Amino acid sequence: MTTSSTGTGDVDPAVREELAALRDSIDNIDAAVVHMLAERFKCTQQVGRLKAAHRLPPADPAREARQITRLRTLAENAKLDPAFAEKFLNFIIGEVIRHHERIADGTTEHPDGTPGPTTD
Ligand SMILES: C=C(O[C@@H]1C=C(C(=O)O)C=C[C@H]1O)C(=O)O
Repeated sequence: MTTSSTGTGDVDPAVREELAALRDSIDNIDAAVVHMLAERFKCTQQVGRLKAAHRLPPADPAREARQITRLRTLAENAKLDPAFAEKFLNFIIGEVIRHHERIADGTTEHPDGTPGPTTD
C-alpha cells in the first residue's frame, strides 16, 4: 500500500504533532466562523421581518454593491483572494435573500431546513 494522504499513521511524530496543532487551530477557527455566521443570520432574520412588515423588497442590490466593494478591500489588505471573498459574500447574501423571500411570503423555514412558519 502507498503512503496515504488521508492517514498519518506512518508519519514522523514531530510532523504529526505539528499537523495536530494546526488542525486544532483550524477547528477553533471553523467554530468561530459557525458562531459568527449564526449571529449574522440572527440579524438578517430580523432585517427580513422588518422588511416584510414594511413591504420592502427582500434584496437591496445597492447595499450589496457597497458591501462587495468594502469586503474586497478588506480581503486585499488581509492578503485573502478578493474574488474568493466576493464569491463567499454572494453565497451568504443569496441564502439571506431566500430567507427574506420566505419570510415575506409566510413560508419561513425552521433552522433545520424543514418547512413551515417558525414561532420566534
Ligand atoms: C440584510 C439585508 O438584506 C439583503 C441581504 C444582505 C446581506 O446579507 O448582507 C444585504 C442586502 C440585501 O440584499 C439588508 O438589506 O441589509
